[in-house]
Amino acid sequence: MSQDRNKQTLRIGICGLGTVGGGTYHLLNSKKTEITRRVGMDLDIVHVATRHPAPELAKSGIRVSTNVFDVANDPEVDILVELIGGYEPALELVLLAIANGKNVVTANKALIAVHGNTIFEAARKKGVVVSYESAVAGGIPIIKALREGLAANSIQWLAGIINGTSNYILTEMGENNRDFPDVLKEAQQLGYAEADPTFDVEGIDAAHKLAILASNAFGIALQFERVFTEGISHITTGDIAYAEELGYRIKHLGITRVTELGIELRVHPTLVSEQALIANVNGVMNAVVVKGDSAGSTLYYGAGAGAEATASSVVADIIDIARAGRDETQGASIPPLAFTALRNDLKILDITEIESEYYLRISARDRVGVFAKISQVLTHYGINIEAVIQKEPHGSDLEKGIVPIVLLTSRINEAAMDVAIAALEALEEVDGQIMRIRVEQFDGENG
Ligand SMILES: NC(=O)C1=CN([C@@H]2O[C@H](COP(=O)(O)OP(=O)(O)OC[C@H]3O[C@@H](n4cnc5c(N)ncnc54)[C@H](O)[C@@H]3O)[C@@H](O)[C@H]2O)C=CC1
Ligand SMILES: N[C@@H](CC=O)C(=O)O
Ligand code: NA
Repeated sequence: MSQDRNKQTLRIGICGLGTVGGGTYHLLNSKKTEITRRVGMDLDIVHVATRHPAPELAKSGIRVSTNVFDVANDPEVDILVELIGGYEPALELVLLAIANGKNVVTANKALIAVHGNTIFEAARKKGVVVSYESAVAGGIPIIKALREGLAANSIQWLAGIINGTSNYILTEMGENNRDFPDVLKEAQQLGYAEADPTFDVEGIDAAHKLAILASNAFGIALQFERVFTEGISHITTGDIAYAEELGYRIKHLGITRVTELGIELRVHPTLVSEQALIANVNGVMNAVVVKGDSAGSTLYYGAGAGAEATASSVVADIIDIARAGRDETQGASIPPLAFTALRNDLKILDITEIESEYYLRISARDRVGVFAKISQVLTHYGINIEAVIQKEPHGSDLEKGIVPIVLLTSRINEAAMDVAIAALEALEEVDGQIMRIRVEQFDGENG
């Protein structure tokens, strides 16, 4: 570990002073006395890099750079806190900090999910720590829960709302009937969204986080490229209302599960029974349910984005490193993953290999016998209809003679559902594409 064990100060360099960087800077300063009392040493910000330094910074006595690499090359920095986001120059910056013997704390899930295997290997060789609690579910200590609290468990299933922006949008669409673009703009103003908000609404951010969670839960390498990824941009207020009528909420979930065939790794909008705790997690809040073989199901809930909540996790990582540095028995041994030896015997399943119940919304021509025809096709493929809503046509559908038919199906393999949907779409009575949303059960077996 780079810090001097006899030294009473841990010297911090922060790269990026945006939402999370600004929150971290503020938290370290406002809680300075309390943190020193807890850790037994001073955590001092000695260097910050920001593109547009505020005039007050120059007066603070802290070194200020516009080039982030100055922080990585500063011999007086013990921990580099990477809060600039994105892949480059963040990757080069983090690898340089490691090469220079510095510990690293980052909130950058994109970086960890895509380049984490390389980063952790470099850190292991150099004997430094790379921590990323803030990267997943903002203020919820979920990495710590998997790595420490549940260390004795074999994890069987994990499912969660892990993108605050999507949850905020779905909540506002459902509760206040607001338009998607309008709510997205607000989420951006509140500092919840990624620099490129398509990462939030197309599920990419959640996929980054799920890859990290699965790696910590099952001891597998980071495999972001294997995550089945679907966002919320195609969900309509109509779907939210139909789901509600059926006793469900639509949540954007990350789900990973060990089955006899391999590991499911998927993010997508999901119907969740309104009775489930997670169905009632609204706004920017996140929640993750983890099922372990010993502990059973445990639920973690809290703010998934925003300056203060995220800074709470960034500072917690800094404190962990400070404490480890003081403790001769631990040194730099905080492992980046919950497992020190990774498993490579578990294959990631293709989405066609999963099984689920489904919500289907079909635009059907308003004719006698159309429902019978649809149910005939589903029966042919071994699919039962568990619930149905059939509405009168309205608006432009009325002119076109189209009625929405909404179904909940029995459990079926996704490949079989693909074939059944193709057969339904080929019917002359069905207009356009069928909307499919998977259903996840949170009772009984899954918690
Ligand atoms: N905003 C949130 O609620 C959360 C964000 N994160 C992650 O935290 C990281 C930072 O996100 P935010 O603070 O929201 O973004 P932001 O856009 O508010 O802040 C990033 C800051 O870094 C600066 N920056 C970028 N590249 C730079 C460079 N090459 N040199 C100097 N400065 C540079 C930008 O000018 C900006 O001020 C991202 O990886 C994000 O995914 C993680 C959890 C929650
Ligand atoms: N954009 C992310 C920020 C936190 O990780 C989100 O909305 O969850
Ligand atoms: Na976290």
